[in-house]
Amino acid sequence: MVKISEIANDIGFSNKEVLEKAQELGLKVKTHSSSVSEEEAEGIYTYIQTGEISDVFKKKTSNKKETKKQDEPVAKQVKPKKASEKVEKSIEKSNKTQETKTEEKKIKVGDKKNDVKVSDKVPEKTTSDEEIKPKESLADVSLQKRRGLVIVKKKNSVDSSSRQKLSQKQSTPAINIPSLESMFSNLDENTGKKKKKEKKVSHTHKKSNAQKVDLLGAYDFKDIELEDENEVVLPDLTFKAPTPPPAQKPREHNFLRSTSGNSANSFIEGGIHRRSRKKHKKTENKQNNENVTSVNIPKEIRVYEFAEKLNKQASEIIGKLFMLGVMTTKNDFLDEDAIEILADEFNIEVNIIDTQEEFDYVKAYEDEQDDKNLTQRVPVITIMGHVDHGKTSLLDYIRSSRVASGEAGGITQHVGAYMVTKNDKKITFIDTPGHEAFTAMRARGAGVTDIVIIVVAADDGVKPQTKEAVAHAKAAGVPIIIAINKMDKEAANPEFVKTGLAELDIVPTEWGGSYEFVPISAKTGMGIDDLLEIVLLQAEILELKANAKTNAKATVVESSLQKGRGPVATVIVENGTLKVGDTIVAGVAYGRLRSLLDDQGKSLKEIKPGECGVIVGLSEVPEAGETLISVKSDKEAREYAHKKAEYLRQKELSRSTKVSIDELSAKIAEGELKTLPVIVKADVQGSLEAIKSSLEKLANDEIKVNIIHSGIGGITQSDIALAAASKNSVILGFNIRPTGEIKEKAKDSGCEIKTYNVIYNLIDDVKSLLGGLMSPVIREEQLGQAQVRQVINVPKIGAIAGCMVTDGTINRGAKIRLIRDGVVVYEGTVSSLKRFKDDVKEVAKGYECGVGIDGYNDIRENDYIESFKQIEEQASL
Ligand SMILES: Nc1nc2c(ncn2[C@@H]2O[C@H](COP(=O)(O)OP(=O)(O)OP(=O)(O)O)[C@@H](O)[C@H]2O)c(=O)[nH]1
Repeated sequence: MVKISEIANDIGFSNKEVLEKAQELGLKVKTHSSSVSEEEAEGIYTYIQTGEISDVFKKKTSNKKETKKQDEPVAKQVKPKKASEKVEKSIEKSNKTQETKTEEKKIKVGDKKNDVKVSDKVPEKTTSDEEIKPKESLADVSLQKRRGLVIVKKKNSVDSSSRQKLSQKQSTPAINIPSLESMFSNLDENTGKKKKKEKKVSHTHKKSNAQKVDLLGAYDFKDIELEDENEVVLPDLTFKAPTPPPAQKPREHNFLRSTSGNSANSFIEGGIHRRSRKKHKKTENKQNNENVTSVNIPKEIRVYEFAEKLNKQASEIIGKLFMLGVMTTKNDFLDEDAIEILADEFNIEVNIIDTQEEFDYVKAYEDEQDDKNLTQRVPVITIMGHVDHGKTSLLDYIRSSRVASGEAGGITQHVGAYMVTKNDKKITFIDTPGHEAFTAMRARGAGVTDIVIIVVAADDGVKPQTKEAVAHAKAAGVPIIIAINKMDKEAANPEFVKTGLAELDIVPTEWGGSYEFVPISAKTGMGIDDLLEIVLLQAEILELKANAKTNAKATVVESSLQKGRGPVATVIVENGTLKVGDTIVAGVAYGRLRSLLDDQGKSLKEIKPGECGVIVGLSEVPEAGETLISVKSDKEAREYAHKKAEYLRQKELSRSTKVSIDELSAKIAEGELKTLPVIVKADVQGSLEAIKSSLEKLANDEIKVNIIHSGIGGITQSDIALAAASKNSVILGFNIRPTGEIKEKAKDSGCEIKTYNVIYNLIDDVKSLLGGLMSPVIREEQLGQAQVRQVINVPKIGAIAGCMVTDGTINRGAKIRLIRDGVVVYEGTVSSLKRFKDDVKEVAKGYECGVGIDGYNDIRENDYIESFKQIEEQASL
């Protein structure tokens, strides 16, 4: 069964749209989670894409009538009475299925029988009950494991007599089944596997008659015969689901689809489907013992690297992929689906390794830890709040009061986190106020904060960012303490703050809620001690524990490159103790902890869980949010860091092989590209054809659009894979929208999707994109004209034309044409432009001026000087 939502997802339509279409087809589906049979799903798919109501639905109402009307022997549904009666009875017995359904099943039984006979035009009388019985069981056996039949267009139509012969021949079960079987076994490279599967299937069949009927019903070969007489139906040896083959789709298209790994498509699409790795292994072991190869392949692998692993030529891989409709170069990355398909093709067991695991030192660290030696740790606090409500002031006050208390006199610098001591207990504050930083850290998986203090100005109340802060803290599941700040102000109204927050479900304890509200003043310091005490109390309640006796795991909260020190990072220890001399790794950075400092630059020997410090000694600047661990050896640290760096490099490379539309335009403009590969997807055939022909027309001698793939329906994973594999391509969608998942995938693979709902706009966009392919057009803009009234010959300078500007302006340095009696006698530039004795840049209409022309002296009275400028423009089609 297939859910409406799955169909929607698959074809890129909304659930609602598909639901409506399904209802239009008479299906009793109510919500997007309602299910339909695979056959019905196929029908819905066809209906949405082409507007054609498939026979599945037609049958429901008019099947009987139609078949009776048909005088010709074409596509007769042979309905062996006994069999259908049997089915009817079984269905009636088992449940109260609606009449239409029963009818459908009857038909299916009939159809199936026909199918077994190579689904050709079989006169009704040729089928007898005796023939049906053995066929039914044997055919099940062979057809269930395979999709059944595919349609191949024939050049010459099969004449009816030969067809009849064929059908008669096939109608004899003794001959028919073995021949089909032998066809399968001859053509199927994985016979062993298939046969094994067959056995299973036949076994289940024997168990339940009802099930048998159902499965048979899935083959509706009547449709096939009605479609086109020029079609031959052949067994499709590759498809596993009992789905009727879509007659419209060429086989190649299916190959393409198959690379997508879009399993949701399996009920719609025919063609090759990748076999699971499990099954594959079986085949290998059984059949190809000598050639059994097993390779470990990283997720990110290029065609040539893959070829190397398989001990094959890259061209062989490219060729195979080409056969599957995927264009690649040897430097392109293979996606997982392609790898699996290739593995199948070459009969090689491939284990795709997640290389990320290799450098997942955090996981390795976690695996080593146990619950022993857990002791209380220092709480880590983040301060959030609306702008200007006093976050920085509060942090400053806490910090300066500590400095003032005489702890140390060093220069306090911003390092991203610091510790204060209250009642002999330490508290770590993350010194990057604001929820953006908090959430950004969280997004990187760094949930270092234990408690959030939300500062609300008593004179301002709850503001948008207060609400955001509450939402972020709640989303992180972190306890919140409210600091009502600016209590020293006259306008302070703490009750107003409480009301505002109560509306956000942050109810103060005094009102029976569970949130501590502490009135403070970051200016005078009022209430800040209370606030810190409440923080410690809250921390106690939280029972923050860690094992200080193990190697350290910490989070980088800030990092930079400092002169004389190299990469430095502020870290907060989560577990273990970080000591000077430790070997550490943080992402791509690694090294030995040379020195550990506090925020005042004072040296520390070690920092314990919850505490923070500035570390020096890393090879590179780690990213904020990165997890740091101390490891046993330099080698281990280096290996982790190098593997991660390599992984990131590969990722980067993989991305850099793809281009965004902007880069594409740039490349086009630079003349790197002379064709634009596009994938076109449209809602209906008509639009698709119109777009395709318009795009084809855009081509000229210089440039062309290369439609590498086109189809009806939403953008699928396979389209993305294809676009990703085809350098510099773009996916054009008409009246379709990519789903979130597809968008995500496109983003990941660096593919550009452009969708339109006006064909003209689509064509226009492509036109402008292609415009860059052509040489730029130089346009001329007239600036002005002047009439030569007098020519003065200045020694050493040459002829100067005394002119009257008659139109526009004459500009120094601008291009000019000298026109005499309507004929251009010279083209050059204005070398000098004067009004009286002054050099000027521009002379406007109605004024007199002296014009010198660069390198030209033969100026005569009554000549005209026309000044113009040239503008280079991108050519458009
Ligand atoms: N009277 C009074 N003014 C305060 C108090 N706390 C902060 N201010 C003032 O309020 C203004 C904003 O304070 P900040 O600490 O910069 O506020 P913030 O929330 O950090 O602001 P952003 O960093 O811009 O988000 C400053 O002019 C402070 O002097 C307080 O308790 N009383």
